Amino acid sequence: MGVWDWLEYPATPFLESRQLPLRVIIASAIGYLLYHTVQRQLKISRDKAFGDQQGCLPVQTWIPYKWPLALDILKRQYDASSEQQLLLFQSQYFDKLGPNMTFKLFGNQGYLTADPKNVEAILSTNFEDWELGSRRAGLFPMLGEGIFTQDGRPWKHSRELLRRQFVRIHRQDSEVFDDHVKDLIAKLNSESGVVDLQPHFLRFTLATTTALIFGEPVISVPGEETDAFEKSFDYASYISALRLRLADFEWIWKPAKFREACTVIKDFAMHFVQLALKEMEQNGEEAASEKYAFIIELYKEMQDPALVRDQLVHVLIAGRDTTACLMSWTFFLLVRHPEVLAKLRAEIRDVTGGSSDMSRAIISKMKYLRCVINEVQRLYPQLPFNVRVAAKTTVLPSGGGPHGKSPVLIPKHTGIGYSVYHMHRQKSIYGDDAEIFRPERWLGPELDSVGWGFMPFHGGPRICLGKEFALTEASYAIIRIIQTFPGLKLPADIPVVPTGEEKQAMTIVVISADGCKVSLG
Ligand code: HEM
Repeated sequence: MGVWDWLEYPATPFLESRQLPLRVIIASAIGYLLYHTVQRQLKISRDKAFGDQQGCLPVQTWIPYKWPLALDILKRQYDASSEQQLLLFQSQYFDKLGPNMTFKLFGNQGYLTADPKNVEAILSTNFEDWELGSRRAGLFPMLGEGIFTQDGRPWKHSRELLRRQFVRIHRQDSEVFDDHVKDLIAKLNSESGVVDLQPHFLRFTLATTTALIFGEPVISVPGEETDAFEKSFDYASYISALRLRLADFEWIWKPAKFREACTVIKDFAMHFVQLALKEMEQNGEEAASEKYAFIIELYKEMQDPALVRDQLVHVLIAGRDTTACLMSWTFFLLVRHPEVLAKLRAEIRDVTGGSSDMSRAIISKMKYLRCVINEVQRLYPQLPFNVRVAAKTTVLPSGGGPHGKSPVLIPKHTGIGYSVYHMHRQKSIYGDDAEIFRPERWLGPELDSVGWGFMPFHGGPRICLGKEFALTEASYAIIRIIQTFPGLKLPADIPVVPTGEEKQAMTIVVISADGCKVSLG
């Protein structure tokens, strides 16, 4: 009997044949497999021809592994994460293998890069070739539809809507932060002994960001609902960060408590959307916009309260922890480098003459402050690691071949993790003292051509929309804290370890796991 004979039309009448359905199923399955194998081979050949044309060579630096399916890589990452030293652990790969490396996990090839040329291609030059991948599914339960979970046309629409809001906000000066900074200083003044600044900064940025989007700072409306919102927001952000790390396996981790927290957040944000819409209905658009401009402007375009609510939560997650984290690392480093703190204090005194009046113009005169903030963002970029997935077959300009300098072919659907944290600590960009906190490196021409080697707010079409807002907010608070507490210093019994070796908590941002403990003097 020939191989295909069993597929012949049965001699028995159709309805009497019991084997026919099974034969049809097997034949269809084989046909399907054959079709896809051929398609796959054709795609591989097309990709190869495209790669050859571009001079692509494979990446030769492989992350070493011992266990089948490279599961030990996951285990080691998990252990480092439990020890709160994930980024330090990853540093050994970058130190040994250079800025580009590859690995195979569950049979899929992925890449890691800290190479400015490649990150520029992903975020800017070849922006259209890349998308967010599993980020959308990971963040969707908490954030819903909005700028952080969208690609393509929906993202462009959200970006344009929010961009207009930030242009409007930028016209206002630093007075939008006056009350919040006063509150922060009053709270710190009421503390004594060793103070952990980190929770204070998180409450401060919660106030500033909610004032921006909801029309009032949520912490000015104390009560059970506000407490529940704050706790739910922290918890849901934490679980969302874990889900992001699970990538395509995000569905494994969606506990009931997380789903409840997401509902609390949505209900809370919706409360403000409804307040704004009610105000508009009763008193007109102009009156409502005095307090609820952010909501009204979004509603005018979107005409859907649930979509407006989701965009608000997106901006909240973007703006709250990131800026608190920047402020926290700033004081973490300043108290460990009293000479830098003294120099900054002198600049603040010279520019302000001791006055607490603040404006963007005053802040912009403080060149050394800007160097300090750059240096903090270099050593602890608040979003240290990110991922993109190839939306079509594309090329990375660097990392292939024996010298790691040739272009690399990246087939459609391949995931790339890019580490801003490790890029910012590269000796080839920042010199032998790359691990050292030295704000002066930003003063002269030393880093004039750093380009994509420094990107705390990323770059290209998806560059952070809140950059100016965050820098003004953080600068204002930093200046006022330094002015108010002349005896600010590191408490005597706190150990000092080299930068990067301290314990770090990784949520969506990287934050000091032991907080930012200082003595206010
Ligand atoms: C130090 C503080 C901040 C840092 C380091 C930071 C950093 C970033 C980075 C790296 C991205 C790009 C993410 C990606 O493409 O995957 C981003 C996007 C974004 N940021 Fe920020 N951010 C900060 C503060 C803020 C603040 C205060 C706001 C708003 C109040 C904000 C609003 C946004 C928005 C809306 C996006 C999405 C842009 C888009 O996808 O088109 N950020 N931010």
